[in-house]
Amino acid sequence: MAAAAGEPKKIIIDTDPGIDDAMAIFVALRSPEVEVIGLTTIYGNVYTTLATRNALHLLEVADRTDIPVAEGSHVTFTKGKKIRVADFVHGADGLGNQNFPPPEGKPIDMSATDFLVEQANLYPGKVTVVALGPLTNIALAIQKDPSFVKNIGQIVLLGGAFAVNGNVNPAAEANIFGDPDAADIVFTSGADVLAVGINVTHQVILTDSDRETLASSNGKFAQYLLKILEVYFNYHHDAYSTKGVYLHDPTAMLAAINPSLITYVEGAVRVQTNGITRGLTLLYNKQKRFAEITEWSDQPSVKVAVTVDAPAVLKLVLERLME
Ligand SMILES: O=c1[nH]cnc2c1ncn2[C@@H]1O[C@H](CO)[C@@H](O)[C@H]1O
Repeated sequence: MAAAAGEPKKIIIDTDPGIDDAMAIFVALRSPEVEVIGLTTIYGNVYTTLATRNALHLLEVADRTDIPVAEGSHVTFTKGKKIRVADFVHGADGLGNQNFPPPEGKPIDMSATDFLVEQANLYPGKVTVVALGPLTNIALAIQKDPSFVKNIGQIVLLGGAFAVNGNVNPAAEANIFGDPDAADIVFTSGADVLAVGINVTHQVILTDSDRETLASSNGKFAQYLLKILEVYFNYHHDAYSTKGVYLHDPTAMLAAINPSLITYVEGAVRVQTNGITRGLTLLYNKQKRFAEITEWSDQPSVKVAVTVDAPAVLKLVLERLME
């Protein structure tokens, strides 16, 4: 609980809401250890325009329209326009096909990239980016401002499938697959990066009985999430033999909020950017000193989560959403 003392950690949530994004955003808003200073949007679970609309909507649900939303990129780092969205996971509206009314608010008149660069410069070393979608906006910030990697405190990202199968295909996890070029830039940038991959988040499952626990709360977040979770549960019942849903984004969020919930190893991570293993993340643990100079030599180390206290994460998610 060290984080509870002193000033809350400033976080920017880069997000593609998304049902598990909605949970993660609400968990963050209910966490005294952090202060959410902005949301930036990206494609992934939905297209960027809808991600922005959903981000504004979620802040209105939470009565937190004081938090700015900056719209992110509509194309990949290499300007690719062929975006794959996961409407079969989250519903066509990204939020469980609930047909919520459009938000009243508007995004700020600044791109996600410019907002990230601005905030990192304003509070050097003090801002954590919690990246819950493809890493395009973060890679663009790194490209735009070479001092971004030094000024940003930490980048905690939900992405990768380290030594396990992916969820888009056996090689790739969805967020890395969404923009592998951007991911490789982030991993090799030298920034303080913590990657929470599906090797870890697949251990954190909200079961049907946990959903009933959530239903016993009259809290507004619990009641809202129960509505949108239906579609997410249906997808998991079809796609996996797990009895519940994976809490990808809330786990990454809680790893940022309370690092003691996970353990990690350090090494260089590279991303395959083409071919049948496009989106594959590979960790080099630096145990062997290879004689040959390659694309792996002298790459900076990042942190890759390897274990998680799943019961503690689940307990915190439920506690904070049921308040
Ligand atoms: O099969 C899938 N395809 C695309 N996205 C998925 C799939 N399963 C889950 N997610 C979404 O991708 C992120 C974690 O990789 C999460 O946002 C999750 O909701």
